[in-house]
Amino acid sequence: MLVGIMGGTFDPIHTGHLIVAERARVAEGLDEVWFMPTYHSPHKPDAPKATTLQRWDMVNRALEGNPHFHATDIEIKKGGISYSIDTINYLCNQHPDKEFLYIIGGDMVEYLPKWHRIDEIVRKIRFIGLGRPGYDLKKDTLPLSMRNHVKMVDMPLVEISSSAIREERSREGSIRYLVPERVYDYIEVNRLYGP
Ligand SMILES: Nc1ncnc2c1ncn2[C@@H]1O[C@H](COP(=O)(O)OP(=O)(O)OP(=O)(O)O)[C@@H](O)[C@H]1O
Ligand SMILES: O=C(O)c1ccc[n+]([C@@H]2O[C@H](COP(=O)([O-])O)[C@@H](O)[C@H]2O)c1
Repeated sequence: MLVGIMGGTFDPIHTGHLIVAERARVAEGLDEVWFMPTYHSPHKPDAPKATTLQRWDMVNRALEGNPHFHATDIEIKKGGISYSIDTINYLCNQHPDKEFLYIIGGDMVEYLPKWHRIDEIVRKIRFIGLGRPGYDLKKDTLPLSMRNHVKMVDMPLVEISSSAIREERSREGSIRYLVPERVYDYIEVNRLYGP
């Protein structure tokens, strides 16, 4: 069984995450995609704005009704800094019957050489990369050390980010349709990311 891992801070999860995961699923014939919120992402100095439980709730709401998409709380339960090498070791040990592919956007493809113990990671897992505005990486523009480890999937770029959503909310702008309807309602009811 082929499983895509869509790791992220998801503060909040947005439509861009879902489009990227769906494109990767179809392009690589993945049986499932597991959305995995970090507890604390290694490269982000600040803690997320929403609580861990709120990010987890929003992810579950966003995935409702899609039989291919699932949420996993591995990194949330572990706590601390969510180094991917620890998670990948755990996943491979727990599920020897499955092959995992890590789905990442262009910003993370560019940052990949800096991941903790990346040499070890690329011996264990392959990556699926998707372009992102500002980071539309083609095979020959990938960091040299990563070229054989990242399969780039072509798709129209999606101009949505969690930080832009948080900023829009802080200006009392509308984020409707940038996040799934159920996530939008959750953000409204819980007054997240407000001024
Ligand atoms: N619009 C997008 N296009 C392609 N990849 C994306 C997009 N948005 C997020 N990703 C990817 O999804 C994963 C999780 O991203 P994350 O949860 O940090 O969201 P983000 O929008 O990048 O957040 P922030 O703006 O706060 O940095 C990363 O691999 C990131 O590259
Ligand atoms: O392990 C690392 O060093 C590492 C560094 C940066 C990002 N990651 C992972 O990449 C995924 C996307 O990260 P982020 O910060 O964009 O949400 C998430 O699963 C992180 O744990 C992992």
